Amino acid sequence: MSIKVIGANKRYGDFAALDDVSIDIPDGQLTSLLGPSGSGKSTLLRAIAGLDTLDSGTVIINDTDVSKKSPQKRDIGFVFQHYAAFKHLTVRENIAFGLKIRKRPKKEVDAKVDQLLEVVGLTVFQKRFPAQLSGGQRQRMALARALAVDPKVLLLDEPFGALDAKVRDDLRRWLRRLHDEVHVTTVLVTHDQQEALDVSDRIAVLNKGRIEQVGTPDDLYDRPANEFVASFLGSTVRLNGELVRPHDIRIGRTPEMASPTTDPNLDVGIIRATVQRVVNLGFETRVELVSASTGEEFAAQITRGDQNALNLQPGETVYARATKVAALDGV
Ligand SMILES: Nc1ncnc2c1ncn2[C@@H]1O[C@H](COP(=O)(O)OP(=O)(O)OP(=O)(O)O)[C@@H](O)[C@H]1O
Repeated sequence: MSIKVIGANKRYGDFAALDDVSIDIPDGQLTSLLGPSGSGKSTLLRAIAGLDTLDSGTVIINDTDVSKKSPQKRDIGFVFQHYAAFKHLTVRENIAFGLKIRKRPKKEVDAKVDQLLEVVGLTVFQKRFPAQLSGGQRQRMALARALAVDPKVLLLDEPFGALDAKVRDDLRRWLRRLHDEVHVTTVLVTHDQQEALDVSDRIAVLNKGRIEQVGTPDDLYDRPANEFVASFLGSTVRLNGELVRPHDIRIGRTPEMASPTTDPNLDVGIIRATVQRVVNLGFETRVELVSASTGEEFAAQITRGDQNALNLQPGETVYARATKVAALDGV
């Protein structure tokens, strides 16, 4: 089911949490709302859910104007960062809850819950109580419970936000696989660009209550509409005034080594620089540099293999050149 938000405004006093936001969320896709803290992501999600009322604007789910409908009438599943499970009910009973209050026949409930336990990988834990689960397992239970009533759309507000990095990583891959199986239109709020790039079909980048750009992860990363999007979707540095990603900087001991195969249209030029620091990041190495002519500091990211070959040391003079500029549409 598609979701359409048209001209959404929400103010808290003088502050515009949503400033004339319009967005189309296509059927069956996983769309992320990505932005820094306070950019309005949760406000937009809660407006879609009907948990907050808008000052003005329209929310359409599956061609029906739901702006005046209560959350219960919008056919949505919602999962928050801190999921409030029923402590006295088992995992199985928690997942079955929505179906039971809808008075579905026992046979149907059992079959559906069995299927969902399987999908979220909690079959062996079905008799446990929420307190006996890990944080990641609890969030998977929350997703199963939200999915049990066959919602038209699934709204997720930082569902993995409270978990540690490794578990988050596993769960977002799991969410992507789940989405590929279930295909329910999903909107995920996150402030983590890696998470958004990893799981989304489309990403909407929010900033100060406005949408900066909507597109596929590749669109946003390779063709950011402006500097905010470029910087939010990955680190960028300024090189002779151009916005460049650190791994798009080539370093050599001579000017020729720094620029054998660059785009002739690229006007960033070769920069003579001094190595300040070399930091091993695992697969990659960050080389912190300072431009000899302008004194500007910038960092380049090269592979470990390149560093092994170059063996750059602090204090050395090198030459750097951007192989690609973080191109900005319409700039
Ligand atoms: N009930 C409220 N009263 C006053 N201000 C509010 C209220 N709810 C939200 N805001 C403000 O609206 C802005 C947007 O909040 P929102 O929760 O949508 O941001 P967010 O992008 O989801 O941020 P975060 O990632 O920190 O949750 C924030 O500056 C917040 O302080």
